[in-house]
Amino acid sequence: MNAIVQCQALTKSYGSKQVLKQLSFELEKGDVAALIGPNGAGKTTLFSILCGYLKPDSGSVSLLGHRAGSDALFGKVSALPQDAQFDPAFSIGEQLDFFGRLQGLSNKAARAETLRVLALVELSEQVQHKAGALSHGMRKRAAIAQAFIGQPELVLLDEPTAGLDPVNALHIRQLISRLSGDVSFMISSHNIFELEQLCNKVLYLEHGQLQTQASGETDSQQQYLTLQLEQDDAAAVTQALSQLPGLVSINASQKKELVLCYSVQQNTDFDLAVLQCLAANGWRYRNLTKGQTLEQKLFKAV
Ligand SMILES: Nc1ncnc2c1ncn2[C@@H]1O[C@H](COP(=O)(O)OP(=O)(O)OP(=O)(O)O)[C@@H](O)[C@H]1O
Repeated sequence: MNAIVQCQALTKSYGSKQVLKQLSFELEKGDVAALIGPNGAGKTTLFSILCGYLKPDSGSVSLLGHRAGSDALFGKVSALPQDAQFDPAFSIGEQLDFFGRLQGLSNKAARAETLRVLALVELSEQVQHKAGALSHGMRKRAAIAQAFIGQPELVLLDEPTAGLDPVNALHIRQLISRLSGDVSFMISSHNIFELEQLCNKVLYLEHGQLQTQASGETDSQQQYLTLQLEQDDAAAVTQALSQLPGLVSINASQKKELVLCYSVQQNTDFDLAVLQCLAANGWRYRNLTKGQTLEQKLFKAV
């Protein structure tokens, strides 16, 4: 086991309000983990604890084998806070140089590092610009660049693409995906589509508790099919498909969409049997795909 983050029975309250309740989870080296949950669920609080900005009331948290906030993590763990800001008085380049020097780099090495990370987020030409001269999206990308200074082993990104247009959001996703072999990530976002594409692990936080720790891996004996129907005949289709050998469960995830779970052991040709059943009854379908979406996993309880 190569744990990069270990949280054990973490609790945190603000006054009488308990925000994190006995949170336990682990992330392994190479994980790209999604932290997801409704507004006020406690995501930023958890990020702040992992970064060492806040102390938990009880429980333990270790990153790369060290206590959160410990000096040993300096340069190894970096974070993009939700409300990252730049000083309007200095250029982006000067501020990134400063972060490089804080990590012990010489002036020259810090400048080289600034240019490297700005190139990663396609902001090389803005090195001399002050924050006020950058668009919101550019400022966000510059803040993401800051999180990549040095050689962090774990990067915590709170809402990395919030406020970015689709093209810039795509660039950031591609960047994370490109770096994810060497760097582990924990990403908080409300964009489920984005997380589904990027992440191999999901931490779903609700009312300060971890509801599920879903991962890309599923029970290898059980598979999912998502069936989108042409017409609203889900009730009749459900009844007919319920008779198929190997079916474990069938749920309507939307009006014309069914998610079927089946046992591969019991019926290796289950998808074929579904198609035959639809054809025999004259039911038309728009799409039949293997697997289920993250949204279905988290919110439709199939
Ligand atoms: N400094 C604070 N003092 C008092 N209460 C706080 C403080 N920070 C956060 N809270 C409360 O703790 C709860 C969790 O807040 P947190 O910001 O961690 O949630 P979140 O999941 O990040 O929300 P969002 O998705 O809206 O960013 C909320 O009810 C919030 O009002």
